[in-house]
Amino acid sequence: MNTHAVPVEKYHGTGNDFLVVDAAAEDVGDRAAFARAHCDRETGVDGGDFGAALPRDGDADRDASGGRRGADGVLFLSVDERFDPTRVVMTLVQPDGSTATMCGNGARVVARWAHDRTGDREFMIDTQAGTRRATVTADATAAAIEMGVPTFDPRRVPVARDGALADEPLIDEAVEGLTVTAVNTGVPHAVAFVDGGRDDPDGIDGVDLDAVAPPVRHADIFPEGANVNLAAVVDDGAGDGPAVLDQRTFERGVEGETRSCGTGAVAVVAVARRLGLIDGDDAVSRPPGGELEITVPDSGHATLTGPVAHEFSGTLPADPR
Ligand SMILES: N[C@H](CCC[C@H](N)C(=O)O)C(=O)O
Repeated sequence: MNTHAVPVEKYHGTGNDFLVVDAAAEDVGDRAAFARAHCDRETGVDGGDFGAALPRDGDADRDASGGRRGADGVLFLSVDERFDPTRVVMTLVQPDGSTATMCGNGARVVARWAHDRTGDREFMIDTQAGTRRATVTADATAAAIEMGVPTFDPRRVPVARDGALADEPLIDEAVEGLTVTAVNTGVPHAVAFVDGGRDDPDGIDGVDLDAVAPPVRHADIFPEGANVNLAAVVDDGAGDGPAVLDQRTFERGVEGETRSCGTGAVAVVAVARRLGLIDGDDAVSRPPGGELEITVPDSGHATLTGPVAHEFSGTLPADPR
């Protein structure tokens, strides 16, 4: 049995929280088992064990400031400073043991982790969805990442349907009780717009996401599954300033709602643009864990910008059994 202790760092981006392991220095063996055990929200890693200042119940910023037991995934990272900009190879193993091809908030955390090690502020991050450029602000409290070009191409989301519809994107159609649009922003997303933002009791927070999302997440039309987003237009961006959208995401791999999802934020804005619900390339998305700035231009790659924070450093057993 592998009993050695693995150094870990915990970070979060708008409440989407990750353990980080230096994969060049550490071999945890069974990555899926490591992620399943330490990410568990009831029995997983507790920052209090490592002296982290945990927010108390009732703190206004409890969710945004992290401090929860467990995590939304483990980032296994290898940094290579021989390249300019410095390269980081990123693999995200999720709480169910699966590997995600891309993660927007995770990639922002990667940039901050690599900055904390190297002092650099610009990186190339190798993900399974492609290589993405990332930057960290001078005070290191925020990070931005290129997110590739969102695609509605049914073969690339992927969306599976037969005959005449096989080449048609899935736009604003009923799937298992929600009206969704399917887009890939590094991973597959289904986006459903609802009336009323977070300040409306009958709006987005009035929906039982844990009940309505799983049938869509597992629908046959999504052969690889999908992350399921609810969104509400709070400001359509027609006046001064960017559009503002409230967002909630049920994530594949977490199999539950997260405090924030970066690929989901880009998906929400890409779909809002496609459906003509907002004006302009720039938008602000407001998941429960904070605020993200998103750009989805008519052509070229999207960008995602927002806060990142370090929670604690510790060690965890490589083999949690
Ligand atoms: N939270 C991540 C998304 C992880 C994607 C994953 N849940 C999947 O598609 O399996 C983000 O910020 O983009």
